[in-house]
Amino acid sequence: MSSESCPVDFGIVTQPNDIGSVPNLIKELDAGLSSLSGGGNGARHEMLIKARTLTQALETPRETMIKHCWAQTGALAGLNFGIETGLWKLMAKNGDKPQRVEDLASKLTVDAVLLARLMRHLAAMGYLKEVGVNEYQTTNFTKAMSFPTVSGGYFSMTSATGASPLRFHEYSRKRGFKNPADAQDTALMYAYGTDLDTFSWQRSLGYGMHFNHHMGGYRQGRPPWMSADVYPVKERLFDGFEDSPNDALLVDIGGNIGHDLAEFREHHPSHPGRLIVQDLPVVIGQIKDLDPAIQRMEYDFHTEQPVKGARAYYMHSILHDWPDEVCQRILNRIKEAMKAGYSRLLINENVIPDTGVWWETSALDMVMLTLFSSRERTQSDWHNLLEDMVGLKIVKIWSAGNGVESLIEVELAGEEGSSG
Ligand SMILES: C[S@@+](CC[C@H](N)C(=O)[O-])C[C@H]1O[C@@H](n2cnc3c(N)ncnc32)[C@H](O)[C@@H]1O
Repeated sequence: MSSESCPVDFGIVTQPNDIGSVPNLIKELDAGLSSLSGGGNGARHEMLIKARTLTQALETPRETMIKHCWAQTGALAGLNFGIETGLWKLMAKNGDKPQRVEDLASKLTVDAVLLARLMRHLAAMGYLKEVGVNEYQTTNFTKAMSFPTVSGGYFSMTSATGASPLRFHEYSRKRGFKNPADAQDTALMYAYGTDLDTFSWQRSLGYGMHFNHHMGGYRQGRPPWMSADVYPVKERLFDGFEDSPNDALLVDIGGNIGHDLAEFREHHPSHPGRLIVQDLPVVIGQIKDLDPAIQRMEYDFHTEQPVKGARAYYMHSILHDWPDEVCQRILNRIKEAMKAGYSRLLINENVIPDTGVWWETSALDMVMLTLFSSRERTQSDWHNLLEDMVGLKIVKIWSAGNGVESLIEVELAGEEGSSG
């Protein structure tokens, strides 16, 4: 490229991004060490961001580019191969001792040359420890890959849908670089030449169950909304609960294989009323180990809600999958079933802050953008959708901290009822 067409000196490509900031960052990391033991996730996250800034300061633009274009995709090939062949389970079972590629390959009946190449790159990327020639030890990360709740996202999200973000620029160019909002015309549909939505597409490739596991796994270790320091469940749901023939306490709409209600029962084992998980028949049919006290119900949320007058209807990561017009239709079905002055709607979703968004939240917004033509919403987006478009009322947004889904408590508006 000629110097006229490029506004900066090419020399920056091979120089560290910000070498001058390195000494201070190291000092700050050192000073932060003392807060790590008692500071919880907040202190650890601060350290993580500083460590990332340090890595970026030391890295040259050329190295960052190679990392994105070669290294990370190559690591995904190796990680997926390990899931497919059972490598991570086998290594976890073998324990912390050094493990020879040849022995692993023979146990898994895979080509040892192939396995050696993949493991060598994973070690070069820090996911395995190299302890000798073709000999490796696991890390906590690769051990964790033996759990389906950790590995499930690799096939269902990355393999099944990865072309959507990677070809988003083409899709967007062909649509005039406008913010997409049509659930029938997504970047996933463009990238794969399909008219299936994301969930149907994942299932068509055989990754439906992997996605269910991913849904159960991604939230692990984050404060759930039903814990006392986020939402006062007793005061807001149990007090005033009406024992009636239809004594539904909580209806989880699009509740997948029931993990949220199972977690609710763990937190509140002596709750009153029924817990009901609703999802499409194909997903309800995949439920295996759910507490029998949780009722399973096949239901399409575009149709009339069969459970009327429940104490609470609940949706977790549902509305972010859909553009406003589709959400409006889903919400209207719930509104029709709510009992004035009694029923609440609880929406467990991100509320994007004006500044300082946590990277996991903006990452999920990219998933919504490139797989669904939908989005994570800001506070004003939520007011617009729930109040202006559907005529409900937001009672309160209960925050679980930056980067974690909030609980948006909603009731019927105005004269239709106030469930205070
Ligand atoms: C992003 S997942 C969220 C699952 C669950 N609420 C959670 O947070 O783990 C979206 C869920 O919506 C379900 N879903 C999609 N379309 C649906 C429909 N028309 N009726 C009911 N559920 C649907 C999917 O099967 C999937 O389980």
